[in-house]
Amino acid sequence: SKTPQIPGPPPHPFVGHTLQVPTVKTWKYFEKLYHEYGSIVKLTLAGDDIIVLSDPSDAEELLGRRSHNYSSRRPLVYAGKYQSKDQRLVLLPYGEVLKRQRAAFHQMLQPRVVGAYEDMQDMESLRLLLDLATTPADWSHHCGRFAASLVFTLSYGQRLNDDGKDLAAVQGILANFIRDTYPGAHFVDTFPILDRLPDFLSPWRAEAKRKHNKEVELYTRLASGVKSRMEKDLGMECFAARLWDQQEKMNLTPEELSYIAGSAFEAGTDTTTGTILWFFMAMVLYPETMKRAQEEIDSIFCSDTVPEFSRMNDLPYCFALVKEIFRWAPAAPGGFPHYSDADDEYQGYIIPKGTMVIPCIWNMHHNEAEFPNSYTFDPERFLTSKRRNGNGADSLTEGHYGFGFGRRKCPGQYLAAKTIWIAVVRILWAFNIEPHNDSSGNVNPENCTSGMTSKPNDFPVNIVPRSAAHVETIMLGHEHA
Ligand code: HEM
Repeated sequence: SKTPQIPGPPPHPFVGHTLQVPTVKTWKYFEKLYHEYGSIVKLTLAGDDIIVLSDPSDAEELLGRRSHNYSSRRPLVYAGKYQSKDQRLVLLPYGEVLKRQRAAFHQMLQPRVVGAYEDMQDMESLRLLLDLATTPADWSHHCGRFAASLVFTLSYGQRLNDDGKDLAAVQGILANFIRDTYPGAHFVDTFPILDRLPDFLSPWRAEAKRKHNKEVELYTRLASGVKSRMEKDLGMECFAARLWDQQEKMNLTPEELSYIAGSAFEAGTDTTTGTILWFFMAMVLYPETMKRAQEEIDSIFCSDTVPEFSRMNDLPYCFALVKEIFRWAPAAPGGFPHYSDADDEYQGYIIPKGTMVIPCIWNMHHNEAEFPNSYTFDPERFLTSKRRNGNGADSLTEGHYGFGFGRRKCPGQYLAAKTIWIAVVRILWAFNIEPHNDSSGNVNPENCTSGMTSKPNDFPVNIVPRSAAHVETIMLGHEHA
């Protein structure tokens, strides 16, 4: 009998779905497909077979239980082979190098050790409060700086310089990287055979290598800086320091080591920033929710005590609110594509080797059966016993799918969840986030950037201190930090 075909829109005979799939906000197109064709949909895009999964149980089966086969990434000639010299974790195919790098990440970022970063989170979030109190109009810049500085400190054990040079340099790399990995960004990734052409016919190759050299220069400078500081400060604690300690055991070249530390920065900055910006939008749109969270915070912390991690479990509504941010506005809504290494069969469908499998987080978070009124921001949904998933910091990452699946699941998830928690609770403790006269048209979840990650486009808000006493506590806290 004939093998059933995976449902999907009819392809064009020559170009498949290439012309149908929008390159902006692709997740909204996936949402349409989900309603039309169901939770497993197939597309052919620029020669690639793509399967979009919208039901978490399919993603858990394929990317989780069958992770030995679905943990690779589609090879990218430009961004993978030349720009990253196959050393960049996010793009690595499944294999020894990936396992080594994931192990390094795991050592640094597993739940048992993320407690060690609470001091950094404490200090950086205080600085965020100070910045918001001092120049509230620049709020989105402050949120970006907070996220960047935190991951930077984690990686290199020192805060970002105030001159903004390192920040600008890494943000430049990040912007390139996001552009260069986007499907269709480089012709050679649609037609890898072009890689056989000699250099004089392939100016893109020299360009990618130039980018690589620039990245290596920055990342090795930062990582070597840590090495020299370690000689003076034996107890120095940061990602790069741990990697230097383990360099021989883990068999890492200095260049690879530098890339690993750099990867944390690349993967952690934009996603964390986006999540915080979405939080601001949610607060403007749902003032009642904000008030309820503030009442809860006020019942534990008065104006002279800055909220602390130690009381996380005493703030169940805030806990649910953080989970709801991850659900309502996932920072990577389209989901990161995984890639299969062998032919497989699932529910009677053939999934050939070399298929891109995309867990569409957006669709999973808008499944009305699991999340009724899914477009409404409502922390209440995480307060029912079924969805609560415990209340330790690690369970902030449960009950939603914002951190991906299987062996490629976000290794920074525990750190990220605590970062968002402390930022959210402290901001709500100190400020009211109110609509701005000019903001009405802009405060709309549809008004966002598009790419692997998504953030709201800039919109004005009023950030108003809740009392002079709160501001004084922030100032005092900052002086002592
Ligand atoms: C709110 C913040 C964050 C969100 C929403 C987020 C989400 C994600 C998602 C959806 C993936 C793809 C998972 C998959 O392929 O199935 C991912 C991968 C990754 N994340 Fe995060 N992330 C966040 C913060 C961080 C932080 C702070 C770090 C590091 C300190 C980090 C490091 C990484 C790395 C290295 C990968 C690639 C893993 C791999 O390819 O094996 N992330 N993240």
